[in-house]
Parts: sequence; C-alpha cells; structure tokens
Amino acid sequence: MASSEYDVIRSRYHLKETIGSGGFAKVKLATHLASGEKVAVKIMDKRALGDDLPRVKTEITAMKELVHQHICTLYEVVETKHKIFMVIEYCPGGELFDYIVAKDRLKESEARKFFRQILSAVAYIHHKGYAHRDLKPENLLLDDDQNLKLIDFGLAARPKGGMEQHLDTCCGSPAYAAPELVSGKQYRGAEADIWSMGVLLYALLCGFLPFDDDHVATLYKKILKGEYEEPRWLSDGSCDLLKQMLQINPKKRISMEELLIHPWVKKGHSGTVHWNSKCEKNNLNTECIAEMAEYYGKTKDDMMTIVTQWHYDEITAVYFLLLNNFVRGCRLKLPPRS
Ligand SMILES: O=C(Nc1ccc2c(c1)CCNCC2)c1ccc(Br)cc1
Repeated sequence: MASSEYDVIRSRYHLKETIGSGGFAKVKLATHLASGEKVAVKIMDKRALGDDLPRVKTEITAMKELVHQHICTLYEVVETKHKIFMVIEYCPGGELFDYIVAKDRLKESEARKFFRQILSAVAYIHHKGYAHRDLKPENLLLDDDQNLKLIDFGLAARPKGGMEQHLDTCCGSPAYAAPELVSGKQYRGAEADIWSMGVLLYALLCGFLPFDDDHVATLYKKILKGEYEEPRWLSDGSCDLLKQMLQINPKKRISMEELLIHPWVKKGHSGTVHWNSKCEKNNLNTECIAEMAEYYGKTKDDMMTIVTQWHYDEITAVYFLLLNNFVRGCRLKLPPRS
C-alpha cells in the first residue's frame, strides 16, 4: 500500500494484518500509535464502491449517532481522494458466528447473557429512531471481556416519519429476513429487527438456523410458512419466546417493550435489560478530558470545547479510546507527547 492515500492513516496508526474482508471493504488490525491501543481499520475504495457509496455514508452517520456499550465505537474517519478509512473499536473475540460454531451451540444461560446484550443494543438504536436491518451473528463481535458489540450499520434505516413509518427496501441476509420483508411488502424496521433477533436467538440455542436452504427461493417459502424444528434440548420457556418472536404476522409478533421484561429474558438476572447508553456523547467523561488536556497542553475547558466538536478526527479517537478503557474499569495513560 505505497500510495500516498495511506499517509494520513499511517501517521497515526500502524496497520497490521487483515482481520476481515466483506463485499466492498477490507478490515485491518492496527495500533493507535499515541496510545498503543488496538483498533480495527475498515478500508474502502470509493471507485470500487460505486452505487454502494451511500451505504458507507449511512453507516458513518449512524455510527456517529449510536454510541453505546454494546455497539462498536467509531473512533475516526479519514477520507482521501479515492479511499475512506473508518477507525473502529477492535473486538479481539472476533465474530459471534465463529464462537457459536466452535461451541456447537450455547447453554441457555450463556445464550441469555448474549441475547440480553443484543436486546440492549437494538432497543437503544430503535429508541434513537434507527432499524439495523442486518442483524446476524456475523455482525456481532466479542470484545476482550466476552461482551457483544454490534457492527455494520450500512443497511440501517432512520425513517424520516419515525419508527412507525413503513420501509420498502428488501435488504439484509435472507436467512434472517422477516416474512413481510421477503414477500416484498412494506414493513416496519423495528418489527423486522425483532424477527431477525428471533432467528439469532434460535441460532444461539440450537447452533443451526430455523429456516435454511441452498436455494433462496425455497428458503423464502420456508420463512413464509414459518415452520421450524424445536430440538429436544430447548426448554419450554425458550420455545415460547421463539414462538412469540418468529410470528409470521408482524402484528402478532412480540414488541421490544414486551421482550425487555419477558420472564425468559429476566430469568437468573436481577433486573430488566438496561438499554440506555453508558457512553452518550452529550455527557463527557471529565477524567478523560483531564487526561487529554494534560496530553495536549490545553486547559480542561478548551479540551472540552475541542472534543465536543466531534470532528471524528484524532481528538475524537483519543477521547473514545480513553473512554472505552474507562468504561471497562482500566486506566489508559497517554505517554508524554514527543
Ligand atoms: O475487530 C474486528 N474483527 C475481528 C477481530 C478479531 C478477530 C477477528 C475479527 C476474526 C479473525 N481472527 C482474529 C480474531 C472488527 C471490528 C470492527 C469491524 Br467494522 C469489523 C471487524
């Protein structure tokens, strides 16, 4: 990658091996030079993106607004003539998909732990007026505390008329797509996300998909029929919850509000699912600001003013890298500036 397009990113990050490559993006592991922290750098070529360029803009806009303990944090965006670099929180545990495959299937208690975190993230994005529309184990990553982080907001929708408004675009991965979506009808993003979370929960508990087929037309028929196997290891509680989430008729499908207080979701946990963000941008962490003020030789007030401009440049990256460590209870000390 000799091109000068990488100069800016290389001035702040040491790019390492590729850890993921999707349709139009490559994700590299990198080290933030100032703090030594690991990050993921999603690299896209605008020429290769073509009609998909708006998806990247959608993802960047969404990730700037959706800051949550179970959503991968966007640290910085670098755009050059031909490239877009998104610097994002690194999740050393990799994809939930690989975790399930490695364990064959999860015990109910572990599936519940992960499902509560998924609910927390999705309830938060719905509250902020977004539907994800591509919920699947490949888009859920594990951080180094075995907590889940949601990624890939390229298909997210923020209907102008609010979450009650119907959507049209058929998108997402077929096996996780709701019946109303695959039948080309109008659908509500939140209802389609609930269906996808039902498929996700089934995958966690069973290790395989409720609706699956090599031919997408046959897969669609199975989804529209809504019949799926209930392996003997599923508890009655799990079967009941799955039945309420995998309702073909979106009007009969369980709502997010009902899910958050559902007995299966609450079992073994002290309370309901806390979905509010612990790291909202509008209440800055004063310890991180103090650390940055010292590092950049500014007053705390000046540092506060600079950070709250949210340019998603180096300053935003340093703030979030400090915050992510603070939220995890560890202290990140920035070395004296050279
Ligand atoms: O951290 C990420 N991926 C990742 C991290 C660690 C590992 C993987 C992916 C899988 C490859 N084996 C090593 C383990 C990551 C983070 C943000 C985005 Br967007 C896309 C990917």
